[in-house]
Amino acid sequence: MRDIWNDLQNHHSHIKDRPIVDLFDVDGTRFSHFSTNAVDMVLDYSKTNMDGTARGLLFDLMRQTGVEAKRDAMFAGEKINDTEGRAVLHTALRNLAGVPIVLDGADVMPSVLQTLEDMKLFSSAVRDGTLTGVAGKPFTDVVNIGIGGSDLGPVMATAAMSPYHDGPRTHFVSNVDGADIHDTLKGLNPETTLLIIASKTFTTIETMANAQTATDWMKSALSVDDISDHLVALSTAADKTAAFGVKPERVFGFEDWVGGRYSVWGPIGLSLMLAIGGDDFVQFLQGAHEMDTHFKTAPMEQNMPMALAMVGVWHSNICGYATRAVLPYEQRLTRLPAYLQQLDMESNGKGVAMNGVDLPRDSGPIVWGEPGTNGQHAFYQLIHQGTRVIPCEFMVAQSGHEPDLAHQHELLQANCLAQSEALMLGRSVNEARALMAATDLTGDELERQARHRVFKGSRPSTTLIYPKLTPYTLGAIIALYEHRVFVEGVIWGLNSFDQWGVELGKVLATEMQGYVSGADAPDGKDGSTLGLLAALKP
Ligand SMILES: O=P(O)(O)OC[C@H]1O[C@H](O)[C@H](O)[C@@H](O)[C@@H]1O
Repeated sequence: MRDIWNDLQNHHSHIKDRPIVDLFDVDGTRFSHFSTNAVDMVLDYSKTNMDGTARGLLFDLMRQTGVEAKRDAMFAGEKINDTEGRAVLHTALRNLAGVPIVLDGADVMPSVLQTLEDMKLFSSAVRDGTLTGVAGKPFTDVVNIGIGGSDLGPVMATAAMSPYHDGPRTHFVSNVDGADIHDTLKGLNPETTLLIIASKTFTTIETMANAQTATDWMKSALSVDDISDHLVALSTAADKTAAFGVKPERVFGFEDWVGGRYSVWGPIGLSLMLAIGGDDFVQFLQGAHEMDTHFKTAPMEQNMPMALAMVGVWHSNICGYATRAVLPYEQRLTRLPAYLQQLDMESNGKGVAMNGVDLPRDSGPIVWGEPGTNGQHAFYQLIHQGTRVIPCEFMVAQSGHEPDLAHQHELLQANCLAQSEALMLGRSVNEARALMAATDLTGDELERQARHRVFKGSRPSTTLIYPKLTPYTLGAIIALYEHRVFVEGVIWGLNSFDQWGVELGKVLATEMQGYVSGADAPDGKDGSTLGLLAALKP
């Protein structure tokens, strides 16, 4: 079989020293060739050193690794998560037209759409005050208790959608650190608080501990034993939710073919729906569905998730950049980097191929970031002048939600574009010398000072421009990243849909709890852990 990886490396060795900006001289229409449109958005990847040959090889790589066939298998409900024997059908949750998706001989869509209707009815009744707590008062506050995929999706999306909030206030508790639940409940009135226990498995220790604390608080504050009017569960485990005291009609279920980090589109998104209402939530699903349709039907050359994946693989494996920064110029996307960390790093942070053999090359990169412009005043120094190259993924809206502050939105946009331009252009030593020449400095001191003001440039970035951060656009952005992660996983030949790497720590934590509580650790425990156990004793 042709070794396309090798071809890519060879090609890269020839072009790696060519400044990115020179590519625009060679091809005056580079922007139109190295950008793509989908769902009213534009993704520009012309500010990378990928050229036509590199991209052609990356297309070949996607063909050779079967990206399109795998994509079709995912949408069709094949059990592509083969270490857990599961289908991967989060896309069914936004298949609003109900086009049948058959899994094990049955169409999954009727139950998906019924659950969506149940969620809408329930959230309307909470929002309009028809449903009340034990004291007969409407709910003013909702606390979502969950962690990982049962927290990050709703917390990210709820923050992103604040202009659309017209329901109860939403709060999120995730950390097992008692400070989290304590500080959240402290300001709440139990009579008007709804507790949502969000856990796919309903066994996650953090969530169960926080749920117990919250229900104890409510029972004691309301002086009742039955607080089921204040409880909702979002889970695949109906037996466990019943044992916890949640009424069956207050359980919004989903199936094991929705991975935790892909679950915001279904019941796990209930807190978002309570905040913004059923119609806006449906818009969120609709935007994602449009991106699904684009991903399924657009040719490779115009396919936005595939373009983003190609850039990712090029930077990670061929250029050797170990991390990528996600930099939304949108304050309301403040939790997007954390959300993408789980989506990307839990999906593609794997070392073994589907067939159980060690991967021959690096897989998922380290993902991190922070909204602009805040990051500019913190870590951009390293991105501009540090010794490591960090590909940046900028994003910014055409317009904001505050028409009277349009001038600030323009400042935001200007900063976003200025950063990617500065990263690409840099500042040469001659330009730096010219800057210094305008001061009183001369000779060696001028030279020394000039050196500190040099930007090597040719630092790569992509920029995503979207119309406005509406529910529809947010859905499209998240689906774009989901599919990007999927394509990269296929190229690397790994299973993006399991997460065995989180298990060992969980097992050891259960055992460690006994030692922290005072039981003697067995002989043979490592010296560091023994030392730390001793140090924990006040
Ligand atoms: O929803 P839950 O079953 O409580 O799981 C919550 C989270 O914990 C697990 O450890 C996984 O790493 C995540 O993928 C998951 O989203």
